[in-house]
Amino acid sequence: MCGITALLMADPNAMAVPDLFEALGILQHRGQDAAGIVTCGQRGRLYQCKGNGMVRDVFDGKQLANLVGSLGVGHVRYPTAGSSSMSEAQPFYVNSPYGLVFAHNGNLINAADLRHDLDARAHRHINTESDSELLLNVLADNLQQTGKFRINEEDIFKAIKDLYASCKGGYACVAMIAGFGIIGFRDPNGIRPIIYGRRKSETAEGFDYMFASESVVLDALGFTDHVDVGPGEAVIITRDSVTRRTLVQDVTFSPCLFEYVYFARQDSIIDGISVYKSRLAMGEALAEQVKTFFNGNINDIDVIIPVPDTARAAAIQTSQALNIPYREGFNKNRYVGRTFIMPGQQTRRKNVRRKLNAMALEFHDKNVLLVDDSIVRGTTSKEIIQMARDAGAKKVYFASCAPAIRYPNVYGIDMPSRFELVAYSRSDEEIAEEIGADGVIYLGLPELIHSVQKFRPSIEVFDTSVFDGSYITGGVDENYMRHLEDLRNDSVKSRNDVDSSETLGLHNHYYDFAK
Ligand SMILES: O=P(O)(O)OC[C@H]1O[C@H](OP(=O)(O)OP(=O)(O)O)[C@H](O)[C@@H]1O
Ligand SMILES: NC(=O)CC[C@H](N)C(=O)O
Ligand SMILES: [Mg+2]
Repeated sequence: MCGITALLMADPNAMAVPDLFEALGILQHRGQDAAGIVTCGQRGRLYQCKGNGMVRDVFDGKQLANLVGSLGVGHVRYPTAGSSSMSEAQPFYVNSPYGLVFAHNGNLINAADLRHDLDARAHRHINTESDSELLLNVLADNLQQTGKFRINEEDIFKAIKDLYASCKGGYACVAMIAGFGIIGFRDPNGIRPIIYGRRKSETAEGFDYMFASESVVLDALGFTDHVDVGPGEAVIITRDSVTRRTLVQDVTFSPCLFEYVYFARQDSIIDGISVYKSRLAMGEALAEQVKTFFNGNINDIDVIIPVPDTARAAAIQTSQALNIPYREGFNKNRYVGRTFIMPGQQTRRKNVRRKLNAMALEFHDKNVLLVDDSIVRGTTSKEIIQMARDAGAKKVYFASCAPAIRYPNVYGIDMPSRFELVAYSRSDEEIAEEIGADGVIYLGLPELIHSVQKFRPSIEVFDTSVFDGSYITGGVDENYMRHLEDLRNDSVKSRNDVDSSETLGLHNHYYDFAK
């Protein structure tokens, strides 16, 4: 689940990079593996800095100062295709046509076909295993078809419409055309989020415009008048105009439910729904599920303890609804990032221990109900249940604000293999046994959907594929799942990640100063 952003400032002499850098820091929770910024300066010259690591590690003051220009694109990466290699850090660039820069959140399900077509028909060279590089080249090829010396908005809309017809999967994208402007677009089902806003320029007439994965970025940087890019919609922003167009009709809007459960920051509003409010609602609904589990006899629970960080809002609400005390039993080391989006099971497991520490004071001799937003591989739950027991808990129940996850994600969350999911082919009782809990309680899917949808009933469908195996784009059958499992299971990924050789691309400021 990567983070994307793009900025165009009204003043051609302004520097876009401070805000882009800030934006990436705010989007860090969406990707910790790599970060990058490309800016566009005078005469359409592009400047790049990207590399592996957290935002604070990839850029320093000198590198930022070199990224000149009043428009640019930024990305934080959590890989779901290819490897974690530096060569797949984004944004990507192709020089032809027009000088295109591109950043993508999501994942394609027909990458193999696109790769073949780009090679055999379009004769475009693809240099990595990244699906984002494919998307960029499809866009480039479509723009090339115009055969024009200079393009206009109509040409770009046509190119993106054609891209919609050929690219299947989840994708929210930002692009920049050198010397022209910035573009944001969202897949026809609107699975991945993207929003934009404007801010009065401090140094020129008119407005600065910014796209971002989440509204919290726009809030923090003073952009107002937020507009979610719609499903199948493209928005083109130049110094002269903002042009929007919905390019695909009659498809089902189906935003990802897991954004609300885990991915997005709680202070974001996605597609008009406050993530925070939806998490409170999940916690309240979970309380009902807990009552059912205990047949109304909840006296067995002494205390409710959240699994930091994401589950906190929900757990507070569960505690209030059940009238059982809420306590912070796990202390979190704020310098360790999100463990779920770290690569490799060993790393994830080790980091749960590094990150969370159980305080005996809250566990000793108590029956505890731990509340988390989700149980995916069971890495977190297994470790912390053991920690709770080591800290003296008598009984440990584990409740999840999301239903059991039994199917892979193919739209931009790195859970490609069913066999890595703790709930795969296990009953609730077997899951409890596997993670070492005295009982496991899941929120039901209808209740989860309701907790989000009630804030915007006009959204009729959500992408719930990880819970029910229903894939809105089609094209995800048993064969595809097997193919994905072979391609991206944990052991294959750890072999691929050994290679982190340099990318062939723009002059990269990362190397100038990092070596
Ligand atoms: O079952 P698992 O495979 O462990 O995945 C689920 C856990 O991972 C996430 O936490 P993470 O530590 O990544 O982030 P957070 O601090 O935002 O909760 C999520 O909030 C769950 O706690
Ligand atoms: N999580 C994402 O959005 C990943 C984007 C893209 N598929 C990549 O692997 O770089
Ligand atoms: Mg968590």
